[in-house]
Amino acid sequence: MPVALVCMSHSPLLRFAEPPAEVRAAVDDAFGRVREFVADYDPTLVVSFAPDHYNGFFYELMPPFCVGYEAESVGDYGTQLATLDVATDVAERLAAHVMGHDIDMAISRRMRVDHGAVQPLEVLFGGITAKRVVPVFVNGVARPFTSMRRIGQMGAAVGDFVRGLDERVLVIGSGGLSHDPPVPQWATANPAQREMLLSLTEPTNEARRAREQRVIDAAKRFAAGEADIMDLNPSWDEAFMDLLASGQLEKIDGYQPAEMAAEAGNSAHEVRTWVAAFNALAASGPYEVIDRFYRPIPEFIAGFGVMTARVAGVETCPR
Ligand SMILES: O=C(O)/C=C/c1cccc(O)c1O
Ligand SMILES: [Fe+2]
Repeated sequence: MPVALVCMSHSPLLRFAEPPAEVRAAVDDAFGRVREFVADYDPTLVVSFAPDHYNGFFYELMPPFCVGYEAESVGDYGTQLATLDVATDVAERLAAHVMGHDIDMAISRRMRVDHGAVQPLEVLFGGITAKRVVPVFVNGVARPFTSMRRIGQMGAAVGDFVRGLDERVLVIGSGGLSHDPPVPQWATANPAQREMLLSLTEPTNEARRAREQRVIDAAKRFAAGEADIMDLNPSWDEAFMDLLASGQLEKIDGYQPAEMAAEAGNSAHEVRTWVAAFNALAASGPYEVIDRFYRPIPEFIAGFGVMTARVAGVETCPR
C-alpha cells in the first residue's frame, strides 16, 4: 500500500524567534506546500521517526531506537500536551517484524515525546492527536551513536513492515540538519546537568522555563553572531539532501559520528531520523522527491530543511 514521506527540521525557536520577514515567509510557504502534499495524500497512519532532547530518554537507559506502544507529550516550548493516538496494535506488530529481521528494537509502553516528535505533527495536522501514529524514537543527541548503516537498516526494516499494511502510511523524519544548540553534553556537563541527562526528574514549570529561556537567549546571541556554538553548515546540509534526493542512500552509510559532529554540530545526528525515513520509503521501491526547501536560519539554530517524497510513478495516491 502507498507510502509517502515528509522530512523536516524542527526548532522550538519557531515560535520564540523572529528571522527576517523574507525568511519567515519562505518557511511558511514551504510549510504550506508540505501541508498540501499531506492533505492530498490523506494518510491513515503516521510513522514518526523523531529524536528526544532528554525529556523522554536519558542516560539511565539510552537505546539507539525505540518504538512507542503508547506515548504522551511533555509540552516543552509551548507544544501541545496530550496523549498521542498511538496505533498500539500496529506498533506491536512493527516491533515484532523489525526484531524478526535482526534489528534489536527497544519498545516502550509509556513513551514521553518532546518538541522533536510533536512539532511536525502540529505543523502538518494542526495537532498531535489528529492522526493514528506509531512513534519511533531515534537517538540524535546522546553519544555514543549507532552507525548510520544500522539506522538505514532499521528504517528499511520498518519500511518492509509498512509496505505490507492496508494503510496509506506517511513516514516522518524530524530534526537536523546542521545545528549545535546548547543541549548539554555528558563529557562537559556540570553535576546538575548530568543529573538532568541521567534520569527523569519531573522539572518544575520554573525549571522548564529556565531551560527553555537559555536556548532562546542562545539563539538571539547566535543570530547576532555572538554565541559560542558551531556555525550552521549549508554545504554539508545541501550535500546530505543531494544524496537523499539521488536515492544513493548507501553513500550515507559511511558517515562517521565524530565527523558529523565536527562538521555539522552535535545535533546534526538528528538527521538519523531522515535516514530512517528515506530507507523506510525506499523499501517500497524507487522514490521521487516532490519538494525540497532549505535555508540556514541562525534565529532557529538550524539548517532548516523540508523534503517530501513518494514512491516513483505514483501520480496520485489512491484513497
Ligand atoms: O532545548 C532543547 O532541548 C533543544 C532545542 C533545539 C534548538 C534548535 C534546534 C533543535 O533541533 C532543537 O532541538
Ligand atoms: Fe532537536
